[in-house]
Amino acid sequence: MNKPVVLVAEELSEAGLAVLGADFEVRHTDGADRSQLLPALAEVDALIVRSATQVDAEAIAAAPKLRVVARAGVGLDNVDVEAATKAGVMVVNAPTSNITSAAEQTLALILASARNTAQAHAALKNGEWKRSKYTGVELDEKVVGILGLGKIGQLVAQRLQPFGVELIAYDPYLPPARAAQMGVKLLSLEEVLKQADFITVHLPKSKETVGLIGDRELHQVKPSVRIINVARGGIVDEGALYSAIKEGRVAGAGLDVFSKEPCTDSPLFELDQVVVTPHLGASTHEAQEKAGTQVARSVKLALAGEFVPDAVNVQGGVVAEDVKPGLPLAEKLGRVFTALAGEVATKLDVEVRGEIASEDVRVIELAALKGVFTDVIEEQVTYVNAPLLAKDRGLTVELVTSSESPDWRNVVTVRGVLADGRQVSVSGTLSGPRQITKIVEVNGYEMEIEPTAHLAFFTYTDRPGIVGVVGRLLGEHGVNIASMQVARSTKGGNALIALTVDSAIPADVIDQIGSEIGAESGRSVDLEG
Ligand SMILES: NC(=O)C1=CN([C@@H]2O[C@H](COP(=O)(O)OP(=O)(O)OC[C@H]3O[C@@H](n4cnc5c(N)ncnc54)[C@H](O)[C@@H]3O)[C@@H](O)[C@H]2O)C=CC1
Ligand SMILES: O=C(O)C(=O)COP(=O)(O)O
Repeated sequence: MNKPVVLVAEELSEAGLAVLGADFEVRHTDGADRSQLLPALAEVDALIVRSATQVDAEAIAAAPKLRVVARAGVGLDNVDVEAATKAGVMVVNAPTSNITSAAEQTLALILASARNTAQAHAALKNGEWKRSKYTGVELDEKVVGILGLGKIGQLVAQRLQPFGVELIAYDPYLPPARAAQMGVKLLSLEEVLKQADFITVHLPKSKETVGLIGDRELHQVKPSVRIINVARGGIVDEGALYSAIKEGRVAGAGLDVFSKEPCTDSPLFELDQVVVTPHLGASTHEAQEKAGTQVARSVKLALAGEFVPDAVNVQGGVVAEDVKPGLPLAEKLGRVFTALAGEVATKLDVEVRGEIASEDVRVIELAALKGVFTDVIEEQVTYVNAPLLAKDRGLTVELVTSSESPDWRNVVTVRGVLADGRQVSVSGTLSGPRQITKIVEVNGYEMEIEPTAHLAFFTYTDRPGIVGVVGRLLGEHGVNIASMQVARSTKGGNALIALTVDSAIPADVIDQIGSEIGAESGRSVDLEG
């Protein structure tokens, strides 16, 4: 079998490549060069990028086999997540990999800007001993305004505390109490602009944040203010910043990022008050090792069809540890459901009962949906496109949760209504200390069977001799029975036989058994693969 192809479009750490190992064909290209990138995408299953590769709708369309785009870093402004989702392509990033490095780079630029370090360094190396020209300012007792008090903004706040600064921030999405715990006062953008001696930007680049600090805002700041941007170019308007510094309305700036990168020529570079670095926030050995290994692990999980905790376009939210074992269970139940139904249902309820119901279990619904479509859709069914497949096929899905579960600690049920009104249901649990997956109910009949590779279910009218007939016919066709259970509503009423067998039962054998026992339905379920 051909190995899945992983295209590495930007520099990835050796450690990341090592995690990918020998199970993949790893190819390299220069993602910043479209004429290399687009043809290279034709056969790839996974794409790994940093910030220089534009993964837009055109790139996604050029990659018909693509299943995952992995961003070895934080910012996803270079990835069209919406286009990826439509194509069933998972998008992952490495959300904590480089935040420490980005925060440290911010501190470096704040201090360099306050003390003219870079300019003095350049002058001295040029043979100029200039002391008064490079007189700076202290941080002590200054006000630092943080725009975006998220992961990096918070690390910056923590690191600034010992400098004796007053910390204020603008982040309308953060509860003020959370900011107060960190010793940061949340204010409006206008107040931050008015009060701050240093403004440091830690916002994602989005429609709302592009140009957030423009000409109007730079007319509201103190003339002594220094502006630091280690987030994304364009959040601070470069033209407006240039004019503000030129006109003495802003004292200086420290910039790691630019609206167009690479940027080797900018009017800002002419200003002595501006210190710049070429997007080095994440460029440390430590951050690159973490980013590389984290995305490599995510790529492996994604290509194995498993849940990926760092996926950003999967609707399941954060998955608690005690919910995780429920994912393969729910997926199996979804597959058994479709095999029992023999068609895609019109309405599906995914019920989660028991202790885990107190957690966010939306991902269990996704796993069940993925299972429901796995054996009926030609292309790869993923956590990303399973909800879209349901929508396209008019299947309405509902998640039902309850903390009550009288028989089992936790139980998941996939219950559906078919086009002709018939109902099908299957429930499962994870039992014992080894968390063995068990099916505990099928169409209202209680049972306990392990969903091994090959299963079969027959419904019929309870009467003597049926078990013998089923055993004889399977034996005649060389199918070995591993376990068999009989459940019935009442003596002589409706009954169900559930079997686990060692090899797939051919369809004609299912039919033959069905007709000899007068079965209402006979279904085989093959969970291999
Ligand atoms: N220079 C570099 O090498 C690096 C740059 N970055 C950039 O830093 C950004 C921030 O990273 P994290 O702190 O990890 O992200 P985060 O998501 O943890 O924090 C972002 C914060 O911004 C706030 N926010 C979002 N939209 C806003 C708006 N319109 N107005 C006000 N606040 C808003 C959010 O509430 C959140 O608290 C990334 O998006 C990335 O672009 C990240 C890593 C390295
Ligand atoms: O992670 C981020 O958001 C960064 O800006 C780092 O970008 P890079 O991986 O160094 O191209």
